[in-house]
Amino acid sequence: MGDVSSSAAEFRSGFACFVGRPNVGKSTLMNALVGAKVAITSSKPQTTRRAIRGIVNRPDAQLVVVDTPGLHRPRTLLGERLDSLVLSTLTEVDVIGFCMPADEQIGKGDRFIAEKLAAVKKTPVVAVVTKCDLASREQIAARLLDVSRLADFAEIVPVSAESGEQLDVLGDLLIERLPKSPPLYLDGQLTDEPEQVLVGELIREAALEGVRDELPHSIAVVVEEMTPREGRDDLLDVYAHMFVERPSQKAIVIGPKGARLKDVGTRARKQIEALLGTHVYLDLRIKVAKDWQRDPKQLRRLGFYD
Ligand SMILES: Nc1nc2c(ncn2[C@@H]2O[C@H](COP(=O)(O)OP(=O)(O)OP(=O)(O)O)[C@@H](O)[C@H]2O)c(=O)[nH]1
Repeated sequence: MGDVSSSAAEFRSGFACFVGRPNVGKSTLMNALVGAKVAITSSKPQTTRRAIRGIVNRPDAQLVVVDTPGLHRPRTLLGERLDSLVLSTLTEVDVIGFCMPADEQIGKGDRFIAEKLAAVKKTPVVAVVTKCDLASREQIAARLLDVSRLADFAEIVPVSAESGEQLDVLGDLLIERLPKSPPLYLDGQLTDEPEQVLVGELIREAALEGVRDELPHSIAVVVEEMTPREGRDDLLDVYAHMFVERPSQKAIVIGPKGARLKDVGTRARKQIEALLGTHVYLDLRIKVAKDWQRDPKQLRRLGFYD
């Protein structure tokens, strides 16, 4: 345990967030740092729609990681709300990790974000070159050089969430920039998102698998109710609605004779059971909310506030 009084004086706690283009590996990185699955990941861009927090607990520090949606030029009302969510998050954290993948060139999207970050002057920015397991040493070296030319970063660090390489270094660099403070959350707590939100995200993740084109962006999930089954302490009833924007999308999600929906439900249920450590009965219904991404009232109902 060590000397509690002197170590308490050195303890650091605070917030970090990762920004970057969609699909650069922000959620995967957060999960790898936290060591548990708290944000959903998928190969579809814009999987993340909420600022989900993961908490890294160490003997000397507590790092609360806020996950943000990919920052990009807004095209829909949903896009605009997501971007304002990201920008307000940036001013509230102690350190920002700006993620750029090692296996792709620096592009317009990265420059757009670098400009936005330059406006958030007070918060230090650590540039994180992600997915290094997918790039050669030469590629990584070239990318580090490109990144150093992009802006004046506090640090530049190459990592791989997949192999775990350099994650400890990244953790140290972020923690160095947190204020001295006692822990903000109870030890052992991994996330402060309500369970219902995490469960909704797991269902959405299951539904995203295998769908294409614009459909991924049209899917939203709201968990209406989670209650223990009467007389059973090992079974939880979960009632959820999945929203799509058009009847044609509903047909795709349900699949021939309901086969696809059944499969989504089974996969989601297994993930929820793993998360909550209990048996789960999942009642999942599909509803059409016409063009919800562009309708302020529906956005609010689905939990995307302005
Ligand atoms: N090989 C490899 N793949 C990775 C790594 N990190 C992320 N990926 C993959 O990259 C894809 C996108 O990862 P996400 O973590 O969902 O990306 P994101 O930046 O959070 O995406 P948005 O939520 O859309 O903003 C997924 O298929 C991941 O499995 C990594 O270190 N190595």
